Amino acid sequence: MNFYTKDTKTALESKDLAQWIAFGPVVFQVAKVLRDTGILTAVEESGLKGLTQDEIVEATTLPRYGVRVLLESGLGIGLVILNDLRYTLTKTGHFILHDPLTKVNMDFVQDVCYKGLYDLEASIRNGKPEGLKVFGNWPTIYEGLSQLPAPVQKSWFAFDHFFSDTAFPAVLKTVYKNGIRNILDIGGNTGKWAIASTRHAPDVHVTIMDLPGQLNVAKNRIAELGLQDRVSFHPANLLDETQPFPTGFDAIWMSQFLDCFSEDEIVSILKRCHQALDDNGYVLILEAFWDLQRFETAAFCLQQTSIYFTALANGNSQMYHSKVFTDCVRAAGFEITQQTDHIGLSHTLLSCKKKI
Ligand SMILES: C[S@@+](CC[C@H](N)C(=O)[O-])C[C@H]1O[C@@H](n2cnc3c(N)ncnc32)[C@H](O)[C@@H]1O
Repeated sequence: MNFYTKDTKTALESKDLAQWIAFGPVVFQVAKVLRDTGILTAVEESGLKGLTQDEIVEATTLPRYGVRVLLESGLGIGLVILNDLRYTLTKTGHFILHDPLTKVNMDFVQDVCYKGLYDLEASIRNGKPEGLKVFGNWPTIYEGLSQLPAPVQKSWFAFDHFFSDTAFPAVLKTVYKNGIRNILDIGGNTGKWAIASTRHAPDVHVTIMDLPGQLNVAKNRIAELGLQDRVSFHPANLLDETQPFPTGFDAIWMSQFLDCFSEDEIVSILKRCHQALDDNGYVLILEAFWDLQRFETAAFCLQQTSIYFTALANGNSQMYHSKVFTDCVRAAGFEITQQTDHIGLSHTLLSCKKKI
């Protein structure tokens, strides 16, 4: 990756970008309202013929003033174009409407992050997720995850699952090829990895370790699917070093989990994994690292996601640079025996064994 070594923009382009940043929240809200009020859909459905402003007012039953300011803003943003007084949709408008990545990112930023981001500077100064108070008084968002308002939860899970859903099928074979049958899934969330694992091989047993509130969600899902014999549960707060760590596993699996912690916390969790495993045990880590992306836009998405961790999630974690992260893995007494990049949309699989 060599995205960030040169300032390639002209002065004019740079000043242009500076205005996009200055009006960033306005651009975001307009695009979202154009999407959610059906204006973009109405324009899209008119095809190449396009719609006049009056026809859009009629199609959406929105006030004329509102439609006018949104459309004029949408012209500047590049979501629509105007010819002979008729609006048609641009390619960017199409992606705002239909691109699944754009949709999960936009909904996550609006529903989970938007209000709390106002407290970003305080979060940075205090090392605490000061924006989280818009939802409740938990030390981290994870304690409150199962109590968040339904639309917020929906966008949070859609965002989380979007990335792991594309990665899980790609790694199942690799994970279970070395005779791993009894696996501990730390941060197992709604049980998606456990369910995929039981479907992958009939003799795999998964124990999900997560916060008690989150485990209840997973338990219900596993019961609905009749998988109680294949999946066990171990409630624990991994931030509490005194809570007992279960033992007897062939491997410990952590997907999109360690990014929820600071470097010191990652080392502490991995040291406890080290103690819990015997010498042949594996630690398997699925993470997205911003420096290992093929596309600059993917790196951009991960870098901006870090700010959710700062202002909303816990105030001290992020989507890591791979060097920072792998230093933590080594500091905990592991060596990385295999690293596979470009899994699914953005992930890397690290296979780790105890350093002898
Ligand atoms: C981003 S989700 C990862 C979900 C899943 N592994 C995946 O790949 O989609 C992080 C998970 O870690 C759990 N978690 C966060 N902090 C925790 C803690 N202190 N102790 C135990 N689990 C925690 C959350 O409840 C959540 O289920």
